[in-house]
Amino acid sequence: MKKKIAIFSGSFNPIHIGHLALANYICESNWIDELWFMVTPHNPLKEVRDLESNTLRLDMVQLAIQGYPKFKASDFEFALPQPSYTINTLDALKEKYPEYEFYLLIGADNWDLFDKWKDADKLISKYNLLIYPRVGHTINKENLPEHVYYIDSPVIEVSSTFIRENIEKGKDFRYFLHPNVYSFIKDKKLYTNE
Ligand SMILES: Nc1ncnc2c1ncn2[C@@H]1O[C@H](COP(=O)(O)OP(=O)(O)OP(=O)(O)O)[C@@H](O)[C@H]1O
Ligand SMILES: O=C(O)c1ccc[n+]([C@@H]2O[C@H](COP(=O)([O-])O)[C@@H](O)[C@H]2O)c1
Repeated sequence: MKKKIAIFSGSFNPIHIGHLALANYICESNWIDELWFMVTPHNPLKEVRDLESNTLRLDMVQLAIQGYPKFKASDFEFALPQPSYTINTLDALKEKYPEYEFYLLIGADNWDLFDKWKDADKLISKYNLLIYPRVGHTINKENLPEHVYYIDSPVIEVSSTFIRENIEKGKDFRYFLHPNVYSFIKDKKLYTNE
């Protein structure tokens, strides 16, 4: 049996407890063996304004995942063309790691927009998708296409934008972040105007 890897891609600017708790839940379900946080240089549907460098965002993911062997941090998209289309990433991963089976992990928010993704049909036909709930987005669980599965995970509705905005205002938002990530942000004075 091939090892099953969930790909969780995002800007992670910064990675927060919402991402981590969800990823932890997925790893402790019976769906997959490992989860790779895929740090995206340039999300095709987002502006790169306010985005910390690829390396800093990867550093924060690495700091957050220390000590939990089912998590990996990946810089795989850094070397791929930009913007970072997920179909290109999965095709390149499949070619490089034929011994693994990849599951793309996306939230119900992204599932609602999925027809706007590049080669959405191809993504569904070639890869497995795991969809998890997000507040304000209902999933029609009975009518999901083949290879698309729903995981009823708990939802911690915070966002990187909300955390960045509050750090910029001088708020102490340590409990929204892994302690290592919080210390890193403080040391490097990230997301402030200083
Ligand atoms: N609280 C959360 N719980 C679970 N998944 C989340 C949460 N917040 C974001 N995600 C998902 O994690 C992936 C990576 O997210 P991303 O780095 O864009 O975080 P974000 O918090 O949405 O960031 P931003 O506020 O900067 O847009 C995306 O697929 C996104 O839908
Ligand atoms: O491939 C696409 O067309 C595509 C469109 C939108 C988003 N994505 C990827 O999905 C990931 C999460 O996106 P988001 O907008 O929820 O942060 C991010 O890594 C993006 O590169 C990919």
